[in-house]
Amino acid sequence: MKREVHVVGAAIFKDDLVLVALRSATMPLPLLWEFPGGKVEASETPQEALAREIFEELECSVEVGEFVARGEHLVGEVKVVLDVYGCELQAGTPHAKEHAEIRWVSRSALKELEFAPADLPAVEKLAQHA
Ligand SMILES: Nc1nc2c([nH]c(=O)n2[C@H]2C[C@H](O)[C@@H](COP(=O)(O)OP(=O)(O)OP(=O)(O)O)O2)c(=O)[nH]1
Repeated sequence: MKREVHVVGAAIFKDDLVLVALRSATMPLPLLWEFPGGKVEASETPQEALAREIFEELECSVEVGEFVARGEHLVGEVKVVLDVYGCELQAGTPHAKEHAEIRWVSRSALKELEFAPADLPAVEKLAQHA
């Protein structure tokens, strides 16, 4: 059976903008845009994992809010199941520690970026409310 990993991503909102991140050239799925986040560890809720990953990757704190959408994609032999949640910044300013770039974009501009395939349901959902 294929291995499955549960990944969480953050759509961080500021006014009418959403924060998106470009995966670096050395990460799997290089140079594709994504919602920053990472894998849920066995002892964590999705919300705990997301707050931890955002602190590790962007050096800021977020409050995790509503579920946005689920997307799935096979990355090599691993099935990635990605759940995206809306988030609000609580403290600090996001800085790209691991990503090639981070960018605040309007919801309507999301579709102009090339996202990782598992992110597309969340992109569609967010763009509908542009
Ligand atoms: N974080 C994140 N990962 C995504 C997204 N879309 C997508 O297909 N992925 C894939 C890429 C990876 O195969 C997997 C999670 O990767 P990751 O490298 O961000 O997770 P992590 O920080 O927990 O990884 P690790 O360094 O502990 O191995 O999910 C997304 O929007 N955000």
